[in-house]
Amino acid sequence: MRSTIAVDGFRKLTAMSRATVSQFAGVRDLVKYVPRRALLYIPGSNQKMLDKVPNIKADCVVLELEDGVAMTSKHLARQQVVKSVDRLMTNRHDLKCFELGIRVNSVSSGLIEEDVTELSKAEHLPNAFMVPKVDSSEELAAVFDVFRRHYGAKRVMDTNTRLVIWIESARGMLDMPRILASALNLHKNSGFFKLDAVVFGSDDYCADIGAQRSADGNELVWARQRFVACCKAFQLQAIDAVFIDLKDMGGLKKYSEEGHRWGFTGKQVIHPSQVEIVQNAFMPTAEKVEWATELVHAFSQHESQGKGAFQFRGQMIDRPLLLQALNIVQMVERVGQQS
Ligand SMILES: CC(C)(COP(=O)(O)OP(=O)(O)OC[C@H]1O[C@@H](n2cnc3c(N)ncnc32)[C@H](O)[C@@H]1OP(=O)(O)O)[C@@H](O)C(=O)NCCC(=O)NCCSC(=O)C[C@](C)(O)C(=O)O
Ligand SMILES: [Mg+2]
Repeated sequence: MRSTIAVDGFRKLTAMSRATVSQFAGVRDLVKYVPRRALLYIPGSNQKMLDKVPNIKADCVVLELEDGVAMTSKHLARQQVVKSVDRLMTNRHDLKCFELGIRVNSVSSGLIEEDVTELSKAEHLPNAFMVPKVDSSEELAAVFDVFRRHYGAKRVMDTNTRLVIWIESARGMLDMPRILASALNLHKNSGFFKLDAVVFGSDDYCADIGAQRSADGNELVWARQRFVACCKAFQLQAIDAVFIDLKDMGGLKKYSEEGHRWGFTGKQVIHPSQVEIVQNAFMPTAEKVEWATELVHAFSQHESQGKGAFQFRGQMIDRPLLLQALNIVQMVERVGQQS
């Protein structure tokens, strides 16, 4: 069974990881880790919900323009999101989340042009732009084109703003390696927003393949496992499906813990009541944090002696494992700063 981190143990580990990582400043720069255990949608058409954002402790807050907003409210939502992003990013150090993103409409919807036209009127960029229903690598070129035309090349190619995309169809699922490679290459070659995480749009995926949703979720097993493998092959975060039964907290916990065991980095949530359960499920265990902290420390010592690969607790350790350990250490450190 998963052991949770007791509060005192967690504080000790946080302090330990901070000391270890700060000793190791060169490696720290390799990874700028954004925790995304819980990614909460806020419909852009709902001003009352938008006003709650500064106090929301979800790791990632998504200002939603796509399917959480009715077709008749798209215009209102765009205008409210423009005002919100400027207000929130002006006071970004007061935000309780680690990332403020905006999910635009998909290329195939034909609405992305109007979204980006309106959003580019904001003075600030969000921490991340989020693009749903990416079905092919060609769509990424269209995304780049629309952002470059409306924001101007400098604003979209010289920024720390990240890219998060959704895979939500059979075609997107089969083409994932090509889509992810294209997105990463787009950043490398042009400086466009760097892809950092990929989200599984399971509701649209089920609709696309004609699957019926069931209580045990068997119809999604293959897709969720393929999805994780593709993301991790490109060292990207993998965000699991939405759990739509708002009253079933036991089910939410079960699916969140399963997602964590399967390699997902976090999960989408639609209601504030889901945030804490999901965040707890995606915290690394105390044993894992201790392993990661010790590994980073050992790597630091070996590297100062000129050794790249070495043995640690009977395992061969090299750079990929170091990056994995650093993600864990930085996640614990950042979450510790937030609480
Ligand atoms: C389900 C709904 C309508 C129930 O909303 P409600 O107002 O009926 O709920 P409530 O329980 O009565 O609300 C209690 C309090 O929480 C607030 N609240 C409630 N929800 C939120 C929220 N998200 N963010 C911030 N605050 C929220 C709400 O305003 C209220 O505040 P109050 O006590 O002060 O009056 C509401 O929770 C909601 O709109 N959630 C987001 C829905 C959404 O954006 N869906 C689209 C994303 S999922 C998706 O697209 C699929 C995917 C990935 O693409 C694919 O699988 O294919
Ligand atoms: Mg969807």
